[in-house]
Amino acid sequence: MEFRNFIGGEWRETAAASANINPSDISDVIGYAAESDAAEIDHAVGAAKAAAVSWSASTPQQRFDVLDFIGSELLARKDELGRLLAREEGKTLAEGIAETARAGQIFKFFAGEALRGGGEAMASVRPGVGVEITRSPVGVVGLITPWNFPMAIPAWKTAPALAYGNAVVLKPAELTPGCAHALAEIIARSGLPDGVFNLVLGKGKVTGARLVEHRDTDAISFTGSAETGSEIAATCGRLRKKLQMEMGGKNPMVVLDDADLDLAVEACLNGAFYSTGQRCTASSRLIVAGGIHDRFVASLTGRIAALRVGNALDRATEIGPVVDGRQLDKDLIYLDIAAKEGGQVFGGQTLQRTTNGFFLAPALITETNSGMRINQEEVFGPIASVIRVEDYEEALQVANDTPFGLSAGICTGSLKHATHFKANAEAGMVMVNLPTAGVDYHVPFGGTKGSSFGGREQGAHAKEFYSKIKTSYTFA
Ligand SMILES: NC(=O)C1=CN([C@@H]2O[C@H](COP(=O)(O)OP(=O)(O)OC[C@H]3O[C@@H](n4cnc5c(N)ncnc54)[C@H](OP(=O)(O)O)[C@@H]3O)[C@@H](O)[C@H]2O)C=CC1
Ligand SMILES: O=C(O)CCC(=O)C(=O)O
Repeated sequence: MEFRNFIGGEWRETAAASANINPSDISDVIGYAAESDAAEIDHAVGAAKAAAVSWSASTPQQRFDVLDFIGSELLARKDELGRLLAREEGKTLAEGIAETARAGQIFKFFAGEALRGGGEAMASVRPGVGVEITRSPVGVVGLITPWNFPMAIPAWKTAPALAYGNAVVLKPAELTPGCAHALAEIIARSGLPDGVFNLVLGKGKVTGARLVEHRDTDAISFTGSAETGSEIAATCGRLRKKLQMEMGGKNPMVVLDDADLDLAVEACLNGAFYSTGQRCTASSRLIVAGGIHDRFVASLTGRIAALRVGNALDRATEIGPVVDGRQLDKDLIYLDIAAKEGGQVFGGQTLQRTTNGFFLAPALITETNSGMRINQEEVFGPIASVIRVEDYEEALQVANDTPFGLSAGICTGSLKHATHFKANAEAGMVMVNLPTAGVDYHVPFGGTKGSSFGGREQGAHAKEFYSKIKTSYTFA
């Protein structure tokens, strides 16, 4: 299978290509992906710019029809495309199918948003003058996406961009070109005019960087690491370019003494380890009150030991592989750091399976404190640590002791503590008696502090980034 660029309505090959490897079985080459140079980005941005004006004038019905078509096809093909996702990213089959369905629902949601559009009209403070507040597209939007949600994140950036009338250049992660290619293939048949959506595959440092610095991209939406985000922010700041970023997390899950133990254990198991812990919303810090701590750790380690780690395409698998060798090395380095800092590591061994992949046993690190590196730096693997605290007040203080602020959870039977936590957790998303990861597709997604920058993604609030406001005064 060849994964090519899609520019100006044409599929294009490049001179170089890179192998797309299945992390569950490194002998399985899924295909070869275009390895683009900066000139491909220039070509794509040119095509987007040429198409942007007419798409900005498209009717709500045209936008609805395109987005609804894409959403319907993703939903109809969720099993097939979910399998591709599991094969190239390592998420389990069930998770791959659910993510593909979520991408379809996102397109359907923004099809509706295209119809809702809207603006405001109000009287001026001056007699005889009317004021209108209208929205128009931003123009050409560059989308840079990570490997961990290779279908849903391109969907939740592309769908609002098109719904609010923008032209798009998508640069997906090098590790997961197949999902982006499949999405582009559907978009190519959706009735969207040529050039409005363009796909460029290749290395981020070449293609992503070019997309950010290109003078004809009007806005950039990025999801990925804090390091790359900082580079992008510096360039966009220099060029005064509109920017939205979603970066890492070090998400706390507080478990109070009055929590339902089974519910808390399941929420932590899901939040910390599902999707191999490779979610920016993963519960990587479990902050547990002293009265429940030992029972919680005993129950959670029992559940962890029983998790079936293996080939993502095997229906019995609960935890798939780590995405690649580089991420596996990073996970192992952090387990070593945590042990040297005095943490007790349960699990965390590399595992041999019949298929040769990047398998890591989920790990729980106990006896940690908030200052340790394992509790301050994002790892992005099936690894969580436990911090023992005295009471709710200490739990809240520890929960907020992080440079990140994406998602935060609490397991408690106390309405008083849940209400206080919702108000005072320094996070963009707060979960009560639910895992920190796994969000709805129709409401805002994003964080505070070092996790996010520049406006929320998803839900109707996405319009703040993907459109610009004009205020018009009329004296008649
Ligand atoms: N918040 C989140 O959802 C995610 C966080 N991460 C964190 O990042 C760590 C490293 O993962 P990694 O995949 O390297 O993350 P990156 O931030 O490097 O990658 C995210 C996206 O940015 C692109 N990119 C890379 N360098 C540049 C650049 N200089 N300019 C513009 N775009 C660029 C990448 O392309 P390419 O793939 O070709 O390099 C990819 O499309 C993980 O261990 C995890 O901690 C990772 C993924 C998602
Ligand atoms: O938790 C989720 O549902 C979404 C997580 C996410 O967007 C991410 O990890 O990048």
